Amino acid sequence: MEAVREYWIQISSAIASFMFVWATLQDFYPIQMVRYQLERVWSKVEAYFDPYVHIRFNEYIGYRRSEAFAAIETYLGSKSISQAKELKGHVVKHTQNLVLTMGEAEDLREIFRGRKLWWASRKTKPEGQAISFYPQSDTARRYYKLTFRKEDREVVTGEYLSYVLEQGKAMQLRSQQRRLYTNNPSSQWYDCKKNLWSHVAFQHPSTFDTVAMDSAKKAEIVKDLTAFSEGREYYERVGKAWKRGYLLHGPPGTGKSTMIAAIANFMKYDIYDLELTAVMDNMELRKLLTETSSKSIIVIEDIDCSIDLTGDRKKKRSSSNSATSAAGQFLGLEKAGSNDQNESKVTLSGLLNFIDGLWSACGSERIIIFTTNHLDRLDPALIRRGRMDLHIEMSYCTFEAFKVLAKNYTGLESHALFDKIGRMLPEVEMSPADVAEQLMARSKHVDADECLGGLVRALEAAKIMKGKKQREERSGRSNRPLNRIRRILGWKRQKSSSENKS
Ligand SMILES: Nc1ncnc2c1ncn2[C@@H]1O[C@H](COP(=O)(O)OP(=O)(O)OP(=O)(O)O)[C@@H](O)[C@H]1O
Ligand SMILES: [Mg+2]
Repeated sequence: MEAVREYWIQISSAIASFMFVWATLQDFYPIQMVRYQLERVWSKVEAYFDPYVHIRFNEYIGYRRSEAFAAIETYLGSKSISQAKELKGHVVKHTQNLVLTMGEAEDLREIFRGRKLWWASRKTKPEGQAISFYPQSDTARRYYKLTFRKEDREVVTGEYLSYVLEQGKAMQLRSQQRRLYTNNPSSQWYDCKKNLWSHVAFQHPSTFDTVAMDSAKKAEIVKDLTAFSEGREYYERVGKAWKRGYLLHGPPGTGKSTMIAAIANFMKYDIYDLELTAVMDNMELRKLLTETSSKSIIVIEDIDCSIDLTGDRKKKRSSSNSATSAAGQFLGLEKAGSNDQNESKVTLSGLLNFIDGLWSACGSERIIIFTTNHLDRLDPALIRRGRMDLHIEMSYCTFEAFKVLAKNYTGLESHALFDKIGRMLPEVEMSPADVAEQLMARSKHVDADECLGGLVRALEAAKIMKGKKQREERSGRSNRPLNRIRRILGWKRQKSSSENKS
């Protein structure tokens, strides 16, 4: 009995000592810390024996949605169409594009260079009630977890992840509404960088199928663009910035701007229409450049009118020409540089640095396009190969180009008048814009025969005018404006319609 009593006394004193030590420990070392330390030790033990590595990509970093998460979401969406049981779909703003993403609690297996990888889509709910700053109504936070074997660490972190991000971003761009940007005058660059460019939705319908030009030339451009878009590794290997310059030259109305739209639609790139006369100096030019995104086309139209190639500014443009760029007009922007005070001081060397200097290498996958009506006015340094890699001549309308226009505007692939038009086109210099003008039926009562007849008459008038002009030139008389063709054309039309009536 005595022994039992002794035993209980010892136990009680042991418990009391433990409680005392425990209470003292808690004063210095709170229970959460103990638990945390234990968990740390446990996860280390677990990690030691676990043959897998896990990477977690949270949807939000602070209050910002993670770009990496968005790119992975798009990438996995495309992959999970064949594997996942549950997908989520939404339509991209301003487009008809349906985007599918992996549902929550879905898993996906992928093989990359023979290595197995596992993706998991999960959601965590924070404990307790919290006020949400996030767009989702509940405070759930989504994340993707990538699991792979330890021995594949290098391949996954080195190659696979950049591949996923790149693919995801490219897919995002493809499904997104593309944009047409124009630069704001620097007087409007208040508070933050965001005001450097303004944009509208880019919805030009031009494609390589609708651009009228020789098919061999067209095929060459398409090939060049395709090689460029697939050329990431090539550019890295040869140590060049991933960019390409195109110079589009040719008379007015031959389709230079139309070609830019077709290139943008083919590449699925945004367009930055740079109005150089609104750029005050080289520093501003550099800022604008650094604010452009990858996968974009930077356009400077009528480059010969925008910058003085001798280093001084010159005002070649008439007052009508000093209006803002097309996109600028659309956005209602005023053009700086229209008076002396605001005159731009961008120099040729600044522009050259913009095209292929050190600054041009910030960002990647960019196409720079210059257009001009006067190739001979440009400084050879500006357009030498390497800066402007491909020189594309947009010419007066050929028969092949006419056939494309005829198909676009009238739906015809052959007609009795085609041969005649084919014979007449090389005899005159008529731009595709003028041909298109003749082929465009302005009302449903005008049929294809009438349009083609009108074109034949226009060609005849142009031929007469050409002959007359040549005779005038030979006899040393001054040039008459070419728009007399249009006057004669109008007179001919009136005459033929009054003849028809009578
Ligand atoms: N090659 C072409 N293919 C298809 N359409 C064309 C072509 N050229 C001209 N057009 C038609 O003519 C219109 C004017 O063409 P565009 O603005 O592309 O000419 P441009 O060469 O840029 O002229 P400018 O030198 O005056 O800027 C276009 O809206 C288009 O409908
Ligand atoms: Mg143009």
